[in-house]
Amino acid sequence: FLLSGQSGSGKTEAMKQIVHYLSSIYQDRNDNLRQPMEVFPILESFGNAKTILNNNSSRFGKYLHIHILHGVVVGTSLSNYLLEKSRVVFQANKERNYHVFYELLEGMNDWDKEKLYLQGAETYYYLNQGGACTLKGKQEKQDFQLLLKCLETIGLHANQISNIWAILSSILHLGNICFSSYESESFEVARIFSEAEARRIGSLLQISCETLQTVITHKVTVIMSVSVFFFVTETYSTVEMTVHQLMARKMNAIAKALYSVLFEWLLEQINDWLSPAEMDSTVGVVDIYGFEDLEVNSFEQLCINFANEQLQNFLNKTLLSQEQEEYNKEQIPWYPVQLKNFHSCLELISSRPNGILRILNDQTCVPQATDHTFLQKCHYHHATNPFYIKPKNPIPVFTIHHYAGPVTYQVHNFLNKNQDQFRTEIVELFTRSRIKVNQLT
Ligand SMILES: Nc1ncnc2c1ncn2[C@@H]1O[C@H](COP(=O)(O)OP(=O)(O)OP(=O)(O)O)[C@@H](O)[C@H]1O
Repeated sequence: FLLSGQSGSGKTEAMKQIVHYLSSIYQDRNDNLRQPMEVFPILESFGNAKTILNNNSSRFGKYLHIHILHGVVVGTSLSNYLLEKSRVVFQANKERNYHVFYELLEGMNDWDKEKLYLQGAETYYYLNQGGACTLKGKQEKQDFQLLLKCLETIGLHANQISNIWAILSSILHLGNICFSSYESESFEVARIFSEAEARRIGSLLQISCETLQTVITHKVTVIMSVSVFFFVTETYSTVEMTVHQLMARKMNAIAKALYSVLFEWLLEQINDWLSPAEMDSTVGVVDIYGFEDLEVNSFEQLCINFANEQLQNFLNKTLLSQEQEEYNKEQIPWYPVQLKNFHSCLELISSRPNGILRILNDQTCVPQATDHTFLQKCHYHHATNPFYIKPKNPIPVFTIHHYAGPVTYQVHNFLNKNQDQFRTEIVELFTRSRIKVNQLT
């Protein structure tokens, strides 16, 4: 099954119905069948968020495998694609971060919250950028209790669950770290202003607070196999970046990496619990986040719409082109359906060497490149492409004619979002943590 459609059109709800139907008709024959419905609340808490188009929008792609043995459903497993990591650190107006943060803050008792140094959602930069901390009709407390129950159902121990909350809490504290700067040898040098936050993160993640501060405020260069720490100064910044912006970028990179590693780990636990030992065939259900055309479209929307374009192309090929070929071969009377050439739009976005995403990757590696130079290159290579529109005025946007209609993308922050850098010194810092983020033991 391939579920396709605009964001909010009902794909995830349809997927649940398909899974519910297939699992329930075999329930009588297999008492031990572990139901995927029991893990959906975990996926929704950690992978769904309020967007402009949908209060419960999936921000990752799911490929659910329903496994069958001798004609009977014996279990399921999940593959995950494209978690929208940027949402952990940035939300557009009227949008929210992942549900789990708000559920945790509303649902956890005061005593446990105090141990995690937690306060109300409005106090966290990573939660209130969209100005929509409360979501009408959402029962955060009940949803938190349900989430807890589901985490226990898949076999997580109390200390593993506590570590999950510690990681989520440390992400929130990371977003609230403030910086100051001072001048040293005519360079502007960064320093962490809110040391209390850094100490809390150190204690929650069981890492040294001093090392954390050094890693954030320094750049490491390896010289003759030795790591040398330099202060982050403006000389290291790419064009248009201040020391403060560079610091924020480092914090964001850590927060995004922590969340995505946690998400991957949770999926592994879910799969360990759901997957059967034996199977002979599989039914696949693909549910990715739907096509988006928002007031402001950015890098995330380009990735989402590209994925949808690929799926639509696959659908057209298998459902229409191949069927038509077969009808022709068998000489069955048939009124040919004219298909739009989706392939050219895909080429515009991803072909080598000058597809838009290829240009973006190249530019991301060039130290002096900016969003502006990226846009100029796109205009240069594609201005005459019928699927691409260069704006008449010199504004930082380009438009793509997708299968579902034209979408205009603002290039602000494209390079930054694409970079998603995770430096080795940060990896090393977390390998020294007593909480193994990828094992949560
Ligand atoms: N069959 C249905 N019955 C009742 N409500 C539905 C049904 N399908 C969709 N809805 C309503 O529409 C909302 C959006 O549906 P859903 O989350 O499935 O959309 P989606 O296509 O998966 O969106 P996205 O691409 O943003 O993840 C649901 O939260 C629900 O309120």
